[in-house]
Amino acid sequence: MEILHDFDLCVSKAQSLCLIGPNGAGKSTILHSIYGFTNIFSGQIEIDGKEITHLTPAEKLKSCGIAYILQDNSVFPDMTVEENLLMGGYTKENTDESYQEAERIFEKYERLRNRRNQPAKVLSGGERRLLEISRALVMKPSVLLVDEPSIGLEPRYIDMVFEILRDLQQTEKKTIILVEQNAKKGLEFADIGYVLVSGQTAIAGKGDDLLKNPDVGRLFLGG
Ligand SMILES: Nc1ncnc2c1ncn2[C@@H]1O[C@H](COP(=O)(O)OP(=O)(O)OP(=O)(O)O)[C@@H](O)[C@H]1O
Repeated sequence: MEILHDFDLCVSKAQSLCLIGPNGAGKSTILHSIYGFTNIFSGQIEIDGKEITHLTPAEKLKSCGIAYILQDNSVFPDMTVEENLLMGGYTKENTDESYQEAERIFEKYERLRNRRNQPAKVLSGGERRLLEISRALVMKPSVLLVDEPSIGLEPRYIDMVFEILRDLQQTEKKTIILVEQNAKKGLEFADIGYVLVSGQTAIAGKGDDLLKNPDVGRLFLGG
């Protein structure tokens, strides 16, 4: 089944791009296609000028640094926070590197450090999301594909998660492509916004400009 048509997306290093649109528009399919979860019948994906269209997710993570952060609750509740974090590096041959990266992450995020030896089920919703993002960081990716980071979170945690993503973009120079139902938060965060309707780009532009666009406002921002 063809879901995306004539779709074109371009993002520079350390930029952020947010995909918004109605349910079923194909937003998650774009992330799945980039990561390699979905068959691509035509077209191609390139990173740094290198064609990677048909690489597997593991190959994309290893050779191009593309990581995918799953939508919603994906922590292992009975494993400790540290064990969850180290799971991010399970494909790495050199486990020392995973331990080093995990230490760096614990150094950076006090919220995880304080819970290091506790089962992940004790974490708040926001802390779980932080753990999911951090687990992807263990492989030192350069591109983060983030599927609905705000889903199921209280407003205060939504702000926290976007601040974490902002820091990863600005401080660690990660490129971030996200799908977000909370169009306002997503467009406030992103440098570039794409409105997807029925598998095609309906509107694309700077995140700020889309926030001011009356059509986007009427359809997705409740005003
Ligand atoms: N593996 C698949 N096989 C068949 N159809 C699929 C598959 N994955 C997604 N679809 C269909 O493709 C369309 C787009 O799905 P997708 O999940 O990308 O939309 P979305 O914009 O992310 O929606 P939502 O906001 O509801 O998550 C939907 O009609 C969905 O049913």
